[in-house]
Amino acid sequence: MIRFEKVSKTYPGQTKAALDQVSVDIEKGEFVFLVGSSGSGKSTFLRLVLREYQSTEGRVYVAGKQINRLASWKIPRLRRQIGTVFQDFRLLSNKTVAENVAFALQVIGKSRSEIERLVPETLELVGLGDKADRMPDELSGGEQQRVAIARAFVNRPMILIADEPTGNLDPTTSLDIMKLLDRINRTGTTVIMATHDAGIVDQMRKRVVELEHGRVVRDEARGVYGNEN
Ligand SMILES: Nc1ncnc2c1ncn2[C@@H]1O[C@H](COP(=O)(O)OP(=O)(O)OP(=O)(O)O)[C@@H](O)[C@H]1O
Repeated sequence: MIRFEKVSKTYPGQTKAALDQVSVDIEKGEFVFLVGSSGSGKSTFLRLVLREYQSTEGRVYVAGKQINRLASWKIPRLRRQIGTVFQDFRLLSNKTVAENVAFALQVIGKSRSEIERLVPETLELVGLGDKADRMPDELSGGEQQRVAIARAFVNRPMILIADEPTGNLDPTTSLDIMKLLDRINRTGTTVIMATHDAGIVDQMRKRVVELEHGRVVRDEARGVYGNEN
């Protein structure tokens, strides 16, 4: 589903590479934690998958296509296949919960009947069936993150990227959010999550890819946050 072949990324004006010869292969349906200290290259990795940046060297493949060569008019189609969730939720504050989720479908031209079917179904899936008409600021942080996940998943993307999704949440709420991401993963969606949350990584025991100074220093099935050795 995602393949990095000796991928390096050096930002303009920088001498040190943010990613340095990274090779990683992620299969369809996998759940992968991306860990590493601040500045190790996690966000850069995720942004290359979204083609927000192009690699300086190497090849990035998403769903069999080499995306660092993708014509710019094809990028929206790539991004439609990838849902994104961030630490700061990024909801539209002047729209209701249902409108926030519906908006993701409107911008990609889905029909009204599809929107009317998919939005309640997805809100039900994330446990917010009864909060459709609330405004985001009437919700707890955990509920707001559920809305963000519903918005990311309503289009049933092949890949879900989560950058520190539990960064603003307490441990109990974080665990609920992880259960939800796990459920989404079980539907066949590939999930990649960048995190500093050691407790979550240690509890979930999923694949762990660790970056250090832009290099992969560990890639373990059923790994933990810190190196066990
Ligand atoms: N737009 C940019 N321009 C120049 N340098 C950048 C840019 N974005 C990131 N970097 C640099 O690239 C390196 C990797 O940053 P990146 O944001 O990928 O790390 P990260 O692991 O996601 O960190 P964090 O955990 O703090 O989010 C850092 O040295 C950072 O300063």
